[in-house]
Amino acid sequence: MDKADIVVIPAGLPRKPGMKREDLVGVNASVACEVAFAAREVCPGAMLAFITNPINVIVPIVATILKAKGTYDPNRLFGVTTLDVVRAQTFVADILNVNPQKVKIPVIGGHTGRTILPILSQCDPPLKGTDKEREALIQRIQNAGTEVVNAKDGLGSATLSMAYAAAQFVSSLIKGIKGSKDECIVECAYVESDVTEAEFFATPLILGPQGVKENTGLPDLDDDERQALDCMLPILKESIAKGIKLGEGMMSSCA
Ligand SMILES: NC(=O)C1=CN([C@@H]2O[C@H](COP(=O)(O)OP(=O)(O)OC[C@H]3O[C@@H](n4cnc5c(N)ncnc54)[C@H](O)[C@@H]3O)[C@@H](O)[C@H]2O)C=CC1
Ligand SMILES: O=C([O-])CC(=O)C(=O)O
Repeated sequence: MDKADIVVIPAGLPRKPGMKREDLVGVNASVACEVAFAAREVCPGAMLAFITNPINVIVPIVATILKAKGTYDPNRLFGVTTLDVVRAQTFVADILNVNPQKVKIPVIGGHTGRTILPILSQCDPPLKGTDKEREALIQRIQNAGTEVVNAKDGLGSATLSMAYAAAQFVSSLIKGIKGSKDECIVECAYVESDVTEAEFFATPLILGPQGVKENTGLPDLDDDERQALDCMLPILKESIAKGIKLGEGMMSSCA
C-alpha cells in the first residue's frame, strides 16, 4: 500500500439536541469540500470515506464537485454507514443473546431517520418476534444517533461507537486493497448506485483493490421492507438533489 490509499473524514460539526442531521449541512458542506480537495491534491487516487453528517447530502455534494473537476471515481467515494450496521448487530444480539459480531444484517438506504433501513428479514441468525417488536427494533436503530445526541446533552454525538465502526470499515477497505483471495469482503456503505431510483444508496458492497468491486444490490425484502423502501426513496432523492445543487453552487468556492 502507498502512504495514503484511504482518507477517512470525520471533520465537521456534530449536532446538538433538537437538531436534525440535515441542519448541519450549512457548515459541514464546506468542511467536506475543503477536505476532499486537499485529499485530491495530496493523494489523488485515495479512497475517500466520509463520516461527516449529513451523509445523505455530503456524499452527493462531494461527488458533484469531484465530477466537475474530473477527479471523481464512484468506486472510491463512500459515506460511512457502518455504525447503523453495528447498532443493528448490537440490538439484535441483545435480543438473541449472542455475540454481536456473529450477527449479520444488511442496513440499506441512507443515514438518517427512515432512510436507515435494517433488513431484519435477512438477519442471520434469524430473528423472530411480533410485528410490534420488529417495528420497535427498527425505530431504535433509526433513532440511535438521536438517542446518543440527547444523552450527551450538547456535548456532541456518538464518538466511541463511531470510532469502532470506522475502524471496522477501514479495515475492510484495507483487506479489499490487499485483495484477499479467501475472503469476500462485504460492507454496507452509501455510494453512487443504480440499485434504486436514488442516485446514492447504501447496500452491501464487495470491496476490492479499487474500492467497490461489486454492488450486491438489494437484499431480498419482505412486504414491509419493500414498503419502507418506497417510503424512504422520495426523502433520499430530495437530499441527493439538494446535495447535487449545493455541489454545483460550491464548485468555484472550493477550488
Ligand atoms: N456517519 C456516522 O455514522 C456518524 C457521523 N458523525 C458526524 O461526524 C462529524 C464529527 O463529529 P464529532 O467527532 O462528534 O465532532 P467533534 O466536534 O468532536 O470533532 C470534529 C472535528 O472536526 C474538526 N474540523 C472542523 N472543521 C474542520 C475543517 N475545515 N478541516 C479539518 N478539520 C475540521 C474539528 O477541529 C474537530 O476536531 C459530525 O458531522 C457528526 O455528525 C458522528 C457520528 C456518527
Ligand atoms: O446522530 C448523529 O448526529 C451522529 C450520527 O450520525 C450517528 O450517531 O449515527
